[in-house]
This record gives sequence, C-alpha cells and structure tokens, in this order.
Amino acid sequence: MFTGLVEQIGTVLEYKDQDTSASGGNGVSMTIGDCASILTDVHLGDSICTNGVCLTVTEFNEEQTQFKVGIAPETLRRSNLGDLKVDSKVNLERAVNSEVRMGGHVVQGHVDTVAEITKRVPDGNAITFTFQLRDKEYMSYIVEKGFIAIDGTSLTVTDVNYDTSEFSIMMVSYTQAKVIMPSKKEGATVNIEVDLTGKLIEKQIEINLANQIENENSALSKLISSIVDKKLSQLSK
Ligand SMILES: Cc1cc2nc3c(=O)[nH]c(=O)nc-3n(C[C@H](O)[C@H](O)[C@H](O)CO)c2cc1C
Ligand SMILES: Nc1c(NC[C@H](O)[C@H](O)[C@H](O)CO)[nH]c(=O)[nH]c1=O
Repeated sequence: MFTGLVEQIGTVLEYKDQDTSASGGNGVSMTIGDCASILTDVHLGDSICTNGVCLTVTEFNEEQTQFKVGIAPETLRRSNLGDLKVDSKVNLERAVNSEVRMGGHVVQGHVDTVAEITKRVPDGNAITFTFQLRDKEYMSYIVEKGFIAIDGTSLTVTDVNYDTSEFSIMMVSYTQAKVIMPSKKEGATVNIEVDLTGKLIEKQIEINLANQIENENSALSKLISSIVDKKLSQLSK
C-alpha cells in the first residue's frame, strides 16, 4: 500500500525486453537508478510504486543506488510502463510502514488504465492538466473533489466531464518540482488508479441488491411486491 506522495524521481538505467537472468525472470525487466534515498532499507521482494505501478524488487546493487524489477504482461497491458526507455524519469514511492502519515490517500499500486493529457494550461503558479481515459468505464469512479492517483501521485480531481470522459487536476508548484508530470506534454500518457472507495461501494450495492432480490422476505422484494400489488389492483378496478 502507498500514499501517493512521491518520494523520489528515479531514472531508467536499463530496459530489457527479454531478461534471462535469475532476477529478470525470463521476461521484461527494468533497472532504475538515481534513487539511493529510497534504498537505504531496501530488501529483495520489497514493493516500490513506480509511476503508479506496484513493482517487486528482484535485485539491487551493493551500494544501494539502483534496483531491478520484472514487468509482467498484465502490467504492460494496463499501464504505459512499456513506453519507458533508458533515461526516462519515473515517480518512486516505497510501501507505507507504521510511521507514515497518510498525507495523500490509499493507493494500491494497481493501475486501472492509462489516460492521455488533452490540455495543459498554466493557472498562476499552478498548472491545470486535463486527461481523457482510454477505458471510459472508469469514469464512474472519478468525482469532483475525489482522490485519483496519476503516475502514482495523489491528486484532487477539480473538474469532470462525463460526456467526453475527461477530468482535470490542478498541480501546485511544490508538487511540480517533485513529480514527472510537468515534463509531459499534451498527447503524452499517464497511469491512472481510481479511488478504491467507489469500486468497493459499487460492489457492495451490487451484491446486496442481488441478495435482496433472491430473498422474498427482503425489504427490496417486499417493496417491489407492494408496488406490483398496487398496480394490479388499480388495473383490475
Ligand atoms: C505487492 C505487489 C507486487 C507486484 N509486483 C509486480 C512486479 O514485480 N511486476 C509486475 O509487472 N507487476 C507487479 N504487480 C502487479 C502490478 O502492480 C499490476 O499489474 C499493475 O499495477 C497493473 O494493474 C504487483 C502487485 C502487487 C500488489
Ligand atoms: N492533492 C494534490 C497534491 N498533493 C500532493 C502531491 O501528491 C505531492 O506533492 C507529490 O506526490 C510529491 O510528493 N498536489 C497538487 O499539486 N495538487 C493536488 O490536488
């Protein structure tokens, strides 16, 4: 679990499409450097949120300045990690420990989909970014003033347009200096994780409604019966 407060911007040192070493797992792997500050207490198997994607450390060097991760096919389908190249910058955050303040929101590191930057407009010392989702169905979990993780950065949604599947955020100057988004232009893509709360509520309502319809003594079944009875008695008059 993460907070969406990016700790460090790292640099991709190596990107291999087929890494046959033990730490590469015979698949895609990536080595990230410029991140000694977050590797002081690193262990193999640790989770590091990289541009919003929870990844597992499979190797790190003795000096603890760089780490390697494997990238699974599902991750490549869901996120834009496949577009990274040597020298690409990435947002990094270690998993939370018991001493972390929850300054952002609960970020799982499970990217849902990608979005394209459709507008980037300066607003005083802030920048307003507007995005369009690739998979429109995730719009139902995006609400004004709600949380969203974009490339792993916890941000507040400032505007939503359900007709065009677009939403906006405002980035203050402090954040601009700490994350990679200001370096991205219109047309570039970002990784999106919608807030888990909306998904959980939707699923609970779905399960509850299905259970109530199955049970003829439930409040919902009784309500439907009483409406149908009323209509039938009106029609029979
Ligand atoms: C604890 C944890 C560790 C993960 N480690 C990896 C990993 O090393 N490589 C990977 O491709 N996906 C990994 N994933 C899945 C990855 O975050 C997910 O496929 C993307 O976020 C897309 O939803 C991990 C997920 C969790 C929860
Ligand atoms: N919620 C917003 C933030 N939050 C802070 C950033 O998440 C943080 O500065 C960054 O992750 C670096 O640690 N910042 C904004 O600019 N706008 C928001 O709505």
